[in-house]
Amino acid sequence: MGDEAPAGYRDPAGRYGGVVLPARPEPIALDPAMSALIVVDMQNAYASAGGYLDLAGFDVSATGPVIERIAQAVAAARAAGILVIWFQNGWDADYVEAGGPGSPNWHKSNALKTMRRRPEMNQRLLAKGSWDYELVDALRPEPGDIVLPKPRYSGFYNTPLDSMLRARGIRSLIFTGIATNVCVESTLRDGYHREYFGIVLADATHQAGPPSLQEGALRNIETFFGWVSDVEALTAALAAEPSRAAERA
Ligand SMILES: NC(=O)N/C=C\C(=O)O
Repeated sequence: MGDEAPAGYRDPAGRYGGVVLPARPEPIALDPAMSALIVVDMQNAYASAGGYLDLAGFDVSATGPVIERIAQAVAAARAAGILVIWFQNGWDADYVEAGGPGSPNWHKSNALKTMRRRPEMNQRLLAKGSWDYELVDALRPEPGDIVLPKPRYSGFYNTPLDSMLRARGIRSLIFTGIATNVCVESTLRDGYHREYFGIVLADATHQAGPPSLQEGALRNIETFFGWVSDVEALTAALAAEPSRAAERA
């Protein structure tokens, strides 16, 4: 069955977005007015020396260039009229939102496990109001952006994300942030199951764990859940076709 039109959301009349983004496994069309750039958990906890991941033994030494590229993606998205949504992962300072031993989060969260091993860290890791929980200094939300707290890996659980996107007619989600193989992939996967077109900007993400997990997450997304592109491709595509009307397929 031949179909020369790019992948991506098409409206009931078969029209697709005017921006065609080079991506793997194929180009994907999007409409800036029906898209959101999702910045996942760019907090000191995940991106800064002395933050939770660093203290838990994960390598965060290469996050600097990722932060720079996220800033580029955010600027390009805003210039094209794409909504920017920021997530912050964490819980109240008493960790009630983290769940006790009856939650798998209590058993799997490396932040909670680190604090059980090192009680002096208690109420410092991923606690709302802490330095660890704050977004890195180099990335600042602006008026018109949306900032959402989330208590689990996926941005679709225990948050208003889905209703916020549906209320705005958004169908394409462009992902950046940390960690590629945990909260980025979890949120993109859950978006897939809610009929959102997920695109990850590979060079604007960083994994938690060895580099092989970055490769594995991107391969997983490309093969089963979405598309993989990069900041330069997004910036160029948005600059080239910022407002081309939706085309009939
Ligand atoms: N933001 C994330 O991907 N977080 C990964 C692990 C954790 O929050 O413990």
